Order: sequence, then C-alpha cells, then structure tokens
Amino acid sequence: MFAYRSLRVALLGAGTVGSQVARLLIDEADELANRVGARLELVGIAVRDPDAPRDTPLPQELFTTDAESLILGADIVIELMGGIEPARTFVLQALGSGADVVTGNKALLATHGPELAEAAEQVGAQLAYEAAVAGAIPIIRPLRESLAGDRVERILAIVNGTTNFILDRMDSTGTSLENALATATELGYAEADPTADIGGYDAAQKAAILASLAFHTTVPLASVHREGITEISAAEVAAAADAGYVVKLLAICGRMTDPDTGEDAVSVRVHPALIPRTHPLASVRGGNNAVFVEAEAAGPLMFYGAGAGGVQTASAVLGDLVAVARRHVVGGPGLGDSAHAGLPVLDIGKVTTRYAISLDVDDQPGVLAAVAQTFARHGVSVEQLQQTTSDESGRATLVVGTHTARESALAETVAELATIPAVASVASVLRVEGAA
Ligand SMILES: NC(=O)C1=CN([C@@H]2O[C@H](COP(=O)(O)OP(=O)(O)OC[C@H]3O[C@@H](n4cnc5c(N)ncnc54)[C@H](O)[C@@H]3O)[C@@H](O)[C@H]2O)C=CC1
Ligand SMILES: N[C@@H](CC=O)C(=O)O
Ligand code: NA
Repeated sequence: MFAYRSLRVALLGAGTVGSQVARLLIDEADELANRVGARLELVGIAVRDPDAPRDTPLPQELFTTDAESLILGADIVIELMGGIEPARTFVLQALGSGADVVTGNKALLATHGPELAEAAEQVGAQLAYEAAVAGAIPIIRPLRESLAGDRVERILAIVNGTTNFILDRMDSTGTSLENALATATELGYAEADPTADIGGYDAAQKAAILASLAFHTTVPLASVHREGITEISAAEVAAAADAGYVVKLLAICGRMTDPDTGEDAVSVRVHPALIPRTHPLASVRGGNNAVFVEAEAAGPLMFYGAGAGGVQTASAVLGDLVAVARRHVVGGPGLGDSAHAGLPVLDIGKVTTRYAISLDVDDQPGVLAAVAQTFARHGVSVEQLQQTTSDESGRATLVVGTHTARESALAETVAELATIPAVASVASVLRVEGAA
C-alpha cells in the first residue's frame, strides 16, 4: 500500500443514502485510495441523533451533531440531509471554506443552484450532484461533459422512482396508490415527505436541473409546469391498459419556437401522460428511471437504471466523490455549468401535444355532434372518437383522441365541454406522448 496523503471527507446525513455512502467509504477505503491517489478519510457524520437505531452499523465515534465544526475541517463535504435549510447554509459554509461539495439534494439545487454555483466559482471549489437526478444513472456528467459540444433538442424522461413504482404497481396488480406508496417508502425510494414524489415536485426539481444543463439556461423551478399523480385513478390506468397505453409520470424538456413571437425558447413540464405500450419508456418498471436525450449530432440516447434506493444512489455519490477527489489531488478549479444561452421558458399554454379526453355523457341524439363542434370551435382537430356501450342509467363514455393541439386551446375546449348539458362529467384529460 502506498503512503497516500489523506483527504478529509465530512458526511452530512446518515439516512437511506448517507448510511450506504458511509459504509462503502469504510469498506472500500483501500480500493478508493488507489483510484483517487489519496485516502478518503471519513472524519465524521453529522446527524440529528447519534444514538438513533440504524439498519447499517457504522462506527459510533464518527457521529456528531456539530455539523459546522465538521465542515470547517473538511476537504470534501457530502451533503445527504435533504431539504433546503440547514442544507443550504452548510453547503455554502463548506464552499466558502474552499471545500468541494458532493450532494444529491435536488430540492436545494433546483431552488438555489445559481447561488451555490457562484459560491463554488468564487473559490474555485467543485460542486458535484450526479445523485440529484435519476439516482444511480449517469446523466448529469453526460449532459455537463459528454454532450457539451452537441445541441440537446429534447429530453423525455422518467425521473421519479416512487411514482414509477406506484404507477407500475397500479398497472400490473390494480393496487391502490396508497398501498403502492407504502411499499415504495419501505424500499427507500420515497422522499422524507412523499408529497414531493406523488405531487410531482421531486420530478419538477429534476426537470429544472436537467433543462438548465441541457439548454445552457437557468431554468427556475417556478417556470416548470408540474402535475403529480394524485388524481390518477385505478380506472384511468385500467382504461389506458385496455387501449394499449400505460400511464407514466414524465419530465419533458424541449427547445421550442415561441408561437406568438417566433423567438427561440424552451419548455419544461412534468405531468402524467399516456405512452404506447410499445414505447421503450413503457418497459421502465418499478423504481427504475430512464432518460431519453435527443441531441442534434448524437441522435437519440437512452440512459436507464435505478432511479432511487440507498445503495444505488450511493454509487452516484461515490462516483462524484472519486472524481472530485482526483481533481483535488491534481489541483485546479472546478468546472462550472454554463447558463449563457438565457432562453425564455414558455408557459404550458404555448406547448403543443396530443390529448385523450374521456367524457361521461347522456346517451342521446346530438351529443356526439355537440362534442365534435366544441373541439372544432377551438381549432382542436379530433383524430379518434370512440363510444363505449351505455349502462342501464343511459350513460355512455366518449373517448376523444386529438391530433397535436395547443395546450391553451385544449384547456378552453375542456372548459366548454363541461358546460354541455348532455356531458355529465369530463372524467379524464391526459396528454399522449411518444405515439407515432
Ligand atoms: N432515497 C433515494 O432514493 C434518493 C435520495 N436522494 C436525495 O438524497 C438526499 C438524502 O436522501 P435520503 O437518504 O433518502 O434521506 P433520509 O431522510 O433517509 O436521510 C436524511 C438524513 O439526514 C439527517 N438530517 C436531516 N436534517 C439534519 C440536520 N439538520 N442535521 C443533521 N442531520 C440531519 C436525517 O436525520 C437523516 O438521517 C435527499 O436530498 C434526497 O432527495 C437522491 C436520490 C435518490
Ligand atoms: N424520491 C426520489 C428519490 C430519488 O431521487 C424518487 O422516488 O425518485
Ligand atoms: Na444520476
């Protein structure tokens, strides 16, 4: 064994991911030292309660509640506490002291990314965050480095393991959202507050991070259109299956031309959508994620794998740690992200896509015509209209599939459909993505 110098590594948080990072750092210490050219010495783990029972046994003497002192003596700080505060303060403190930072905290990056990047740039420190998007899947480094010379046109992705697990369970077993969420939480996929997952907030944070990197533009979280899966019913999932589709929570980031001004722009949205069962994203099961990137020169690329889970995500954290530590050994400032393009982020109303609308209607003459006329009045072209048999109550279900339409026109159409006397309810409105 060479007499390597040591780099002092401080870990903040020992939960699902942090405990696995600590374990691997200890178990793989010699191998990691050989890869880095320096020993990664875990000098302490900041936690809320050092005596709390833990699934992963770790040396008790490493635990401390004094995160600030731990950070002060560190060369590299790994932040795996989650949440905005005190994580933001600790990360800024670490960067301010010249330490490099590795984090998986997408909530923090999506809300304070530019502030953290600037703090890192000021002192030439590195800020690495592969674990923040799509867990174990390498996607940050490919966008930041491998595709830095290409022009990314579009990203179509499943970036939340919890919701993918839930929708997959609802599709394959017919179970309820609540039951599937309980299992996803047990498996370590869900956030501390799972509303972040099922409400689409976690995926929106990841979409903001992906789009910022892909389009060299700061994409504020507030400009990401977000819808979660809480309104998705078992009936919608079953109807989708009957029609040859599957419901997935998608993150879609794309370059666009503003239809009103003709300017170059981008759109970033997260919402549940129907995709054909034959689409490669339909085969992404359980807690897995997949990210499709369409780049001008490279063409389509697909990144697939574990999007959540303690040990899986620890792989991405350790990958960043090794990369950051290697650079620390050779010296030189960290690589910043570029946001020079400054493209506007368009409102969802300007986005165009296809839709499937399901209506409960009175099965009476004239209803079909009234529905079709409403679509026509708003310039939304109908591709398919299907009526399923009425039940004893005299009701029928109409499923309308549209050609590509502008979101604002579709919203107006849906609002007017609800006012037709023969329309009892607009049961479901889902976007259709990835269909030929
Ligand atoms: N669980 C997963 O599959 C993934 C998680 N992430 C991200 O990684 C980070 C950590 O996630 P998990 O390990 O799942 O969270 P967790 O909730 O299991 O663990 C967080 C740990 O930080 C500690 N902590 C929180 N606030 C603290 C404070 N003020 N002082 C000291 N310790 C504090 C908690 O006690 C806990 O041990 C989050 O930012 C999360 O979004 C990213 C990718 C996947
Ligand atoms: N809660 C997240 C964890 C990974 O980022 C998810 O379910 O994907
Ligand atoms: Na990743």
